[in-house]
Amino acid sequence: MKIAVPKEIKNHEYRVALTPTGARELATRGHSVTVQVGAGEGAGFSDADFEAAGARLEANVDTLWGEAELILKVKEPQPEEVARLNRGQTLFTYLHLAAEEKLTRGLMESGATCIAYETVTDRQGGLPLLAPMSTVAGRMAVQAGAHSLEKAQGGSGVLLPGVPGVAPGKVAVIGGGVVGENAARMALGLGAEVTVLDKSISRLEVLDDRYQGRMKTVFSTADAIDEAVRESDLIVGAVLIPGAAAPKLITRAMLADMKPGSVLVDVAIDQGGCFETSKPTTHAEPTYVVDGIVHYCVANMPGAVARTSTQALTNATLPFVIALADKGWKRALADDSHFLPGLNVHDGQVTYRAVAEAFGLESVDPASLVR
Ligand SMILES: NC(=O)C1=CN([C@@H]2O[C@H](COP(=O)(O)OP(=O)(O)OC[C@H]3O[C@@H](n4cnc5c(N)ncnc54)[C@H](O)[C@@H]3O)[C@@H](O)[C@H]2O)C=CC1
Ligand SMILES: CC(=O)C(=O)O
Ligand SMILES: [Mg+2]
Repeated sequence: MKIAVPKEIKNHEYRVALTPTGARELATRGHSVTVQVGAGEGAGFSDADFEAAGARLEANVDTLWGEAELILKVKEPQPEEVARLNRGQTLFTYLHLAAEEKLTRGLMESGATCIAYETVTDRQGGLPLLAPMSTVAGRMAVQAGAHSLEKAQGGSGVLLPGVPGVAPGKVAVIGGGVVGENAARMALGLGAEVTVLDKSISRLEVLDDRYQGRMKTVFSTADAIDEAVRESDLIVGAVLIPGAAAPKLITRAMLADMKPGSVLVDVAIDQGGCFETSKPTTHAEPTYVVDGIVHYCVANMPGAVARTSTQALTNATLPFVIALADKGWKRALADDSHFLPGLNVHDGQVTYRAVAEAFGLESVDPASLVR
């Protein structure tokens, strides 16, 4: 199969969808891998590394996209990339469509087959292609939050670990999944006082057992969120309802109950965000202040640590990429009931129910397309 790996064009996105190691695995199976010149640079992979792995380099973006049967990306296609997509091509990348109606309609119009990393599932009920980036983003959330608490960023001037004689800061993490656990773990490591809220008791049990009471676990209710809002120096938003827009758990009115200069880090921003006042920001300008509360809402956090993230992403996606390349999208999805929910859009139709519901569109059962 003809596989193309474009250079990412989102603001400060330095990841690339495939490492040279991944390119070699595909090339040795007889696939043609074409990588855009310079695509790996931001992640520390040179053009020569890709060539040595058996990939071909292409400088012309029109040629790269035009000749591809399978396009591998990291971030959701930007408008100029949507315009390049055509019927008969398969796109495999993060899509986060429930937060992006224009993108959804653009992909429908392209006629292409669009498979999202973030809705592929596994036998344990997890999201194996979201998890590696959630691990990165969760770990970064506390770094970003601690920095945002500094006065120069508009923060309250609280040092999360405290110092001898001064109490540590309080961190609340809403959603105790992959992002949430990793954020909580980093906050614990810094010496902060940590509370995790989740709606899933079994998830809270896992955290309670794993951290032996070193973080508080609280069932997520409106009362519990009110308390977190009043008490916390830093709140990390880490909820997910797979494929759907994130629920708004903290309203603008609630900001008045927060301590001035406290920080909201909304990691769930790629699904629309879980705070009413969240709007996507970029690494170039990651924060803004609303009613005295600092907001950090970067939708591609792992892009900033592209070396680590690119390797972790390829490790997770490679088996699925190999299946797509070896079998074509239809048989690859038909053969794997956990890969099938990755299909979000095909030939003008939305095939993921939560995305269709978000925009009042009809959804088509993906199983009916691969029989
Ligand atoms: N901004 C960025 O750069 C990145 C963002 N993300 C996003 O972070 C979000 C979280 O991802 P994961 O941790 O992998 O998901 P996950 O599925 O592992 O965890 C989500 C957790 O939220 C909980 N939850 C759902 N509704 C809740 C509520 N009302 N209150 C409390 N908890 C609730 C679920 O029970 C689950 O434990 C997703 O939107 C994901 O796309 C992930 C990676 C990078
Ligand atoms: C998951 C996601 O949106 C990211 O890694 O950028
Ligand atoms: Mg996005």
